[in-house]
Amino acid sequence: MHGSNNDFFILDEKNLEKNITEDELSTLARAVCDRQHGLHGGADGILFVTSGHTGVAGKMRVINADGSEASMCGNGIRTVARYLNEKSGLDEFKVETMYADLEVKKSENFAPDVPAFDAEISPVSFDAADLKMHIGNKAKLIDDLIPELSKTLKFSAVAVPNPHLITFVSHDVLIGSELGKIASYLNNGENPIFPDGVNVSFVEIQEPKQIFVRTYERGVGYTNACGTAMSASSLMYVLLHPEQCGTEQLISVFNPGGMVKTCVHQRENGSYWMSLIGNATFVAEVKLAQAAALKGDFKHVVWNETGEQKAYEKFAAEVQGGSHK
Ligand SMILES: N[C@H](CCC[C@H](N)C(=O)O)C(=O)O
Repeated sequence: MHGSNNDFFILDEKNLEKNITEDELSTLARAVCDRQHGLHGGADGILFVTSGHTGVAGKMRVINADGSEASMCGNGIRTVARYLNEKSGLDEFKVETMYADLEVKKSENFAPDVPAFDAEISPVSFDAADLKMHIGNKAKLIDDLIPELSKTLKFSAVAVPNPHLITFVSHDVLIGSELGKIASYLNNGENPIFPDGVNVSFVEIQEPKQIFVRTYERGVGYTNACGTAMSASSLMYVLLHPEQCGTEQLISVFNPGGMVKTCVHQRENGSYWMSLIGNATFVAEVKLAQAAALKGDFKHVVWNETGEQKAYEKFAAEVQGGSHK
C-alpha cells in the first residue's frame, strides 16, 4: 500500500505461519524492501499490524527499509487505517502506535478510485531529549543555525514523535544536493548531533498555504513523501509564517509522490497536533511463504494487483501540474 507513493508492505500478524522474532522482523524488512533484490521492486518499509490493546482497532509498528524501528509513520498510518477500515467496517477509530493511540477516519476520495484517510499526528515535542538531539546545551532548535551542517540554512527540530529536522529553502536549494549531503551525514555513520539519525526535510513555500516538502528519511533515504515530515513541516510553517497561515487552516503539501492536505491544531494546554489527510492506495495483495520471505526468495510470490495504482498515478500527474514543481 502507499500514501503519496511512500510505499509499504503491510504485514498482518494474523497472516503469519508462525511467530516472528524481533530479529526476523528486521531481517524481513531488509529483505523485502531492498530496491534491487527485494519483493517486486522493494518498498520504504514494513507496517506490522497486530491487535493492540482495548479501545483500538489495531496496532501499527513501523519498520524502516534498513530494519530499524520508528515510533510513527504518517503516510503509513493512513494505509493501516484503510486496511483496518476494510477489515472492521469502521470509518472512524483509533490505531495504537508506540507513544499514543491516534484517531483516524475515512475522508472523501481525493479523486475517483483514490481513497483518502485523515490521521492524527501526535504527540509533538520540541525537546532535545525527545529528539535525541545534542547541540551544545540547547534544549530546543527553532529556526536556528547548526554551523556544523550549514553556514546559512536555519533549522527547526521537532518530534511528531519521530524526529524531524526542517529548513525552509529556495526552489534551487530544494532541488539541489545539499539535502542529500546533510542527511547522509546525519544518518549514515556516526554523528554527534543526532546519534540515532533524523528525518531531514527541505521545504519550499510556493504560495500562502501551499508548500513543497522533499525528505531524506532516516532508515530509508530519499522517499517520494514522508507523512510525519509533511506534518512537522506544516507545523513549522504555521509557527514561523503566521502572517501566511494559522492553526485550523488547511495547507496543501506537495511532494515528489503527489499531494496531501494538513491542518495544525493547538490544544487548550498549548500542545500541538496535526491532521494529515491523503490517499491510502491499496496496490496489490501479496502471498508468500514466510520462510522464503525471510531468505529473500521471492520466486513463488503471488501478486494480485488491485488496479488502484493507475488511478493514483492519474491523480498525482494532475496535482503535480498545480505544484509549479
Ligand atoms: N523513516 C521514519 C519512519 C517512517 C516515516 C515516514 N515514512 C512517514 O510517512 O511518516 C523514521 O525513521 O522516523
